[in-house]
Amino acid sequence: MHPIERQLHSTQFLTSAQLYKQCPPDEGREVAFAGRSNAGKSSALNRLCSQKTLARTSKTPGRTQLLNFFDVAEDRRLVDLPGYGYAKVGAQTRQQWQKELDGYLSQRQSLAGLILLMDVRHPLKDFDHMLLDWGAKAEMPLHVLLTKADKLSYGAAKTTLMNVRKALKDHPGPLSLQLFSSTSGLGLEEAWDLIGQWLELDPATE
Ligand SMILES: Nc1nc2c(ncn2[C@@H]2O[C@H](COP(=O)(O)OP(=O)(O)OP(=O)(O)O)[C@@H](O)[C@H]2O)c(=O)[nH]1
Ligand SMILES: [Mg+2]
Repeated sequence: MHPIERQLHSTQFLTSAQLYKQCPPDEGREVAFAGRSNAGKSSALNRLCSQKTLARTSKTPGRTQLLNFFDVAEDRRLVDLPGYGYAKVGAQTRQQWQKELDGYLSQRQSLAGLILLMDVRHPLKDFDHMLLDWGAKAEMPLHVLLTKADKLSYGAAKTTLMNVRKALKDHPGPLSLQLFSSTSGLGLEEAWDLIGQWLELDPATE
């Protein structure tokens, strides 16, 4: 078993925050999952933690409407962010989420890195560019998961990976990319390695 897989397996739900000011104390390190609605953020979080129902997933975009915090270990957290681009809620609600998400991204000191999920079939939409630009400005390490890779042939998924890599070659900050599938488990090891580094988890911890 991958040492980080073992540690993530004991991850527990900590709290939900509707507002930035309701977030848990800004201490230690955390890694957040961002991406458009329905990109597969909650599914990736569950798969990475080998738990089926840690974060709620849904066929209907817009399931995650709060910032959800999960405790991996003391002062080590994962955060499931609400998906942008969900049209079915009212404009006012959407604006409110956006404001709280912006607050989180601009103020959160413990944020060690952002995992940006994009459906491999629809990469680099406006929202993705917005987060990429924000990451560049904030000098925030970014890691892109091209998700639902099981929906394409391996060859087609690899081609998309190469194309996205090419499109982002001039990104000024730390940026890495990989294919991922919560369904098939493709890319799990690479993602575990990265989360372990960003959260500064000791691979030797039992
Ligand atoms: N085939 C396949 N389906 C996936 C994968 N990841 C997620 N899905 C499906 O995509 C849908 C959305 O997944 P979620 O994990 O809820 O997406 P989300 O990004 O958390 O969505 P919001 O909370 O609405 O922002 C669900 O029906 C999942 O079962 C994957 O790797 N492969
Ligand atoms: Mg979700």
